[in-house]
Amino acid sequence: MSRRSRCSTSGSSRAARRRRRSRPSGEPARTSHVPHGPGPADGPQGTGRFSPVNDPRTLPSLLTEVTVGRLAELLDLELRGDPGAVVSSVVLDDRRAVPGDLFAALPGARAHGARFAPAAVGRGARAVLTDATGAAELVDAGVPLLVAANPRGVLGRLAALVHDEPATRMTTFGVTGTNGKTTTTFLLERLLGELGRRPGLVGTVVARYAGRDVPSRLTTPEAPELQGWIAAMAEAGVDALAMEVSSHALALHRVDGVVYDVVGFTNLSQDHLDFHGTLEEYFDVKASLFTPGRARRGVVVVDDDAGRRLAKRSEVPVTTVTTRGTDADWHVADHVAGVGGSRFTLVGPAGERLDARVTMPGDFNVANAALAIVMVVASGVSVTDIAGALARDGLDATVPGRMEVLATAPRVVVDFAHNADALGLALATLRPTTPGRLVVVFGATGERDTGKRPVMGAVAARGADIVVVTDDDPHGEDPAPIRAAVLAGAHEAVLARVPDARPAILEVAPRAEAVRRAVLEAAPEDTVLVAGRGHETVQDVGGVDIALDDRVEARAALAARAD
Ligand SMILES: CC(=O)N[C@H]1[C@@H](OP(=O)(O)OP(=O)(O)OC[C@H]2O[C@@H](n3ccc(=O)[nH]c3=O)[C@H](O)[C@@H]2O)O[C@H](CO)[C@@H](O)[C@@H]1O[C@H](C)C(=O)N[C@@H](C)C(=O)N[C@H](CCC(=O)O)C(=O)O
Ligand SMILES: Nc1ncnc2c1ncn2[C@@H]1O[C@H](COP(=O)(O)OP(=O)(O)OP(=O)(O)O)[C@@H](O)[C@H]1O
Repeated sequence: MSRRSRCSTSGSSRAARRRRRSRPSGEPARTSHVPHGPGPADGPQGTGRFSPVNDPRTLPSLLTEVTVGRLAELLDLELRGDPGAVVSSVVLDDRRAVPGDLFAALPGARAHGARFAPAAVGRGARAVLTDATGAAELVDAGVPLLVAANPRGVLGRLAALVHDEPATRMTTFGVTGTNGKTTTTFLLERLLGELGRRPGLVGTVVARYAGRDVPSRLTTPEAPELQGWIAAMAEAGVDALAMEVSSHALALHRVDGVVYDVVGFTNLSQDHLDFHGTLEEYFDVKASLFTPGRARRGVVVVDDDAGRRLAKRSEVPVTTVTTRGTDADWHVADHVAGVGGSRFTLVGPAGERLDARVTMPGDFNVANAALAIVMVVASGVSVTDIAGALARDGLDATVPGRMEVLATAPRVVVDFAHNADALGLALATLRPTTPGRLVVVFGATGERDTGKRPVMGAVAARGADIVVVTDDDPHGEDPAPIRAAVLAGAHEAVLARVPDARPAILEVAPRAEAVRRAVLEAAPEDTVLVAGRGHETVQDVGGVDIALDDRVEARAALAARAD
């Protein structure tokens, strides 16, 4: 069956337009079609765990094929072997390889992927992309080799070519920043849906489109998985993609195969310095999204210094937004905050006024909502249409584990704040509506940015009445020293404060016990904020996945209170 006959709107002018856009000059040659494709390699690429929902073979066939000779020509790669070998999908992990794949054997932090190439070939991979080191190991691989000095650097473009550049068939929105990416993409998805578009979503919590909903492993998937998702979305008629673009993704070339129609920036604060080294390098990586190779235009929240700097240095046209004052193209006016969210008016450069309501509490969610709205404006949708969508509750979205209120007396809130900035803002949001004590339960992640641990402790001590320090994902680290670093920051902050404003600081582990005690011991007028893990359902302790969902633990404790 041909690609044409499988298009949902086969024969329509819209489908024809999509096909035309998807075939730029220099596109890969197609040969005959077979009913195989990666589908979105959704789920845990790299873990080897399959289930009916994430096995690529259960998802729509993508029906694209290309010869390795054509890929070598388009990407200027050295080819060793038969140029006529045909591939129809790309895979990074041998355990997920299926017949027709091109296996990308990348040098990694822990291993060289070439080690796994024979297994991938055994599973049906028809070609391998690798570097010179990998090629030296794979002289007898039995399949053609595409050799690049930096195979990761060509993987995004290669995966896009294999899938027929699916991102060109929809309007693409990419959101970056330290905090607020997930929330902003959920709001974009909601608003686009209300505008009559068929949106797809890719991010930390979930990848979903057209009724499919698959939990994510990474914020931004690796390029083969991402392109598989986008191709499956295009096939299903998705016409607008809202996705998160992490700094890891930019540094590791995961999104190289996409030029976004509109990119958005939320904010920047300390996180991921284990990977980026310094805040400046972290900023530089985020800023690289605002260049012509990656985006056509940008929208930047200029509430923080990083946003103001980015707006100046962006290499693509930028629209600015602020929730603080009026010094931006769009600003937030008449902001009224309540327990159930906020109402506000967005005022545009020509005096346009958009009345909006966001149901998630917190001033930061007004910033996220404003960013989402202006990104849609920047994509070319008329202000009148957006006003209509907003009037129909266009931003009535909830995000799992983001300021999720589980109970009201005591109020128990689960939030994903896992860096100092987000933790401070979450506490500040809850304080004015807490008649009793504000209790926070949180920890810091192992094997990640160690510098943020004492800072998080200090922020908690300044913002809460009771600080319960526990574990997050220790990964391979001993959790006790992680807690000690957080506690040290908390105690240091207390020492710097007036004595009568001293919070109680406790250390409770494991995490389930910390959540249980905090909820059981809270008075009805107290608020318990369980921060850091949001929607997550497994905790990585020494490489072992332990079932742990803050919402489940908190609900169990609430039920125990009721008994
Ligand atoms: C730091 C980082 O991002 N590392 C990524 C990197 O891993 P690596 O270099 O260590 O790979 P490796 O384990 O040495 O393996 C080398 C190669 O062999 C392959 N392999 C490996 C084992 C095997 O059995 N078979 C096999 O084929 C691997 O797929 C890989 O291509 O390449 C792997 C795939 O090639 C990624 O899965 C991996 O992401 C890991 C899982 C990760 O946790 N990344 C996090 C930090 C991340 O990307 N986070 C961001 C930001 C989130 C946020 O903002 O909070 C995100 O976008 O999610
Ligand atoms: N605009 C914002 N500014 C500051 N903090 C925010 C903002 N939006 C959300 N937060 C806080 O950050 C937490 C994470 O929000 P969200 O998941 O939307 O961000 P993210 O950028 O996707 O995070 P991650 O990259 O870790 O997945 C929320 O639970 C909330 O506490």
